[in-house]
Order: sequence, then structure tokens, then C-alpha cells
Amino acid sequence: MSAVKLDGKATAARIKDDLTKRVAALKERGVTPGLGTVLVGDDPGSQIYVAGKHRDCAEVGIASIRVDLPETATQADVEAAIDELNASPACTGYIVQLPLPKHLDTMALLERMDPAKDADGLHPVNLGRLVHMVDAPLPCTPHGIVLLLQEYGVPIKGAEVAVVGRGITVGRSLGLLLTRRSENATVTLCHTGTQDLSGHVRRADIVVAAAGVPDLITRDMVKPGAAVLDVGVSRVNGKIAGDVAADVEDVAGFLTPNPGGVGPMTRALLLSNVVEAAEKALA
Ligand SMILES: Nc1nc2c(c(=O)[nH]1)N[C@@H](CN(C=O)c1ccc(C(=O)N[C@@H](CCC(=O)O)C(=O)O)cc1)CN2
Repeated sequence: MSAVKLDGKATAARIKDDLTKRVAALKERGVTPGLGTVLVGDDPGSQIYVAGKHRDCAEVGIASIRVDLPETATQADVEAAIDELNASPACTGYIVQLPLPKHLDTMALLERMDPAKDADGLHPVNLGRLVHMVDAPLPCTPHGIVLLLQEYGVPIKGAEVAVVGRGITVGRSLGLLLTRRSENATVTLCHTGTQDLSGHVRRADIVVAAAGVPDLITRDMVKPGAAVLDVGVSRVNGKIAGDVAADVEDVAGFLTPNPGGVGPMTRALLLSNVVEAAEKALA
């Protein structure tokens, strides 16, 4: 058996085509959406992702503002950058690229953002709104995963989902999204303290691997026919190493390539949050 490829690159391209039209319509009404990014330090992965976000903005016609700070930036330096973006009329939404260097207080910085400009949906107010199931910008990777599953007709309602990794950008927020009434999945959120990880994964119809541990999910752990989404982005010898071993392809029903799966969806859904916020501001 060979798994159906969950092609994030192609799906993201379709989303971006639609966004290009919506941005043009906004511009006709005198509004140019603008995405800001705050990047601290020189983590190679983060540099690549931020560069990609700016390329995407140019592609769909969104203006972009890039704020790069050195690894040595202080809490006050990053706060000043956030205050500036909060006040800038050209910036309609922005993100702080994660992870931040260890000496910075991530939570305090996220809290300092204007929730109305939070393009990532990671501000505590917006995550709180998601917990309450009221309208909020959705975290980009989880939203991208749900749309990718829907695009390929993978049933979510009633599915058993094993999410491996409890980080805020993926695992924890994805659990919230998938357990909304509209999705109605049953989610097991696995983490480093989980006993019998294999048992949980083996029961799942959908497996989302977001632990950052290369080849954590092996073929023997996957139920035949399951959908497997690889969010892992470790770098080994300069190449991306996902959390899912190559031979899972032989047993899974659906599988994301990596790269080319969840990553491009994350970026497309970020643009979507920026456009949606601009449309809402006009409504
Ligand atoms: N503020 C945020 N920080 C981080 C997030 C996030 O959603 N918001 N998620 C991840 C990283 N991430 C987004 O920033 C991200 C990861 C991967 C990709 C991507 O397009 N990957 C490509 C491969 C690119 C490469 O060559 O490395 C792919 O999968 O095809 C985009 C964004 C952590 N931080």
C-alpha cells in the first residue's frame, strides 16, 4: 500500500490564489493589509520561515514589515518593537516568531501584543476565545491541518486523533480545534510524559506528529489506512528531518510530505488571518 499524499504545497497555492483576489478587493476599497514579523536571533529555521512569510506576502499583494533583532536583544528591546507594531497603521497584523531566545519571557511578550493585531492566534485573549469557542483568529498550523484533512476528504467527525506534542503553536491548540462541535473528533494529546505512546498512536485514525523528534513515529505504530501528518522540523545535516519515519508511507492511508505538507499550509493560513482581520475591520 502507498499512502495518498496530503499535498500542502498545492493546497496552500489554491488558498493563496483566493487570498490574492480578496487582497485586490480590499485595495479597491482603500485598504492594504500589512503583516509585521518580529524575529529575534539567528536560528536558521526561523530565518527561513520568516523569509518565506515575506515572500508569500509579496505574492498575494500584502505589504510586509520586517523587524529583526539580534540574539542579545533584551526584553525591553522586543517590547519596544511590539509597541511600535501595535501603534503602526501600516501593520494590520503581526507575529513574533517562536521560539524566542531563552532569556526572553515569551508569555509576557505575547501578552503585550494588541490582540486585534495577533495574526498567529496565539495571544492569550485569542486562545481564550478559542477555548470558549467564539470567533478568533485561529492558530495557523492547526487550522492548516484541519483544512488539509478536509481538502482530501479525510473524515474528522468521530475520528480518534492522536496528537503527539503539547506545544502551544501546534498540539495544544489543535486539540482545541478538533474538539469543537464542528469537527467533533476525539483527541488524545500525547507528550513526553505519556506512557505507551505506541498504544495511543496505534488506535488513531489520524496521527499528528509535532514532537520535534526525528523518526519518532514508526511504521509499527500506525494503524493501516490512518492519516499521518508530519509537523516535525528538526534539521539533521542541514536537511529537514520530520517526526515520521519514511516507511510509514507503506501503511498509512494518507501522509503529508515533509517538506511540502504542513509548512506551506501554516504560511497560507497566516496570510488568511491577516486578510480576514482586514475584511472584518471594514465590515
Ligand atoms: N509565531 C510563530 N512561530 C512559529 C510557528 C507559528 O505558527 N507562529 N510555527 C513554527 C514554524 N513555522 C512558522 O513560523 C513554519 C514552519 C515551516 C514552514 C514551511 O513552510 N516549511 C517548508 C520548508 C521550509 C524549509 O526549507 O525549511 C515546508 O514544510 O515545505 C513555515 C512556517 C514554529 N514557530
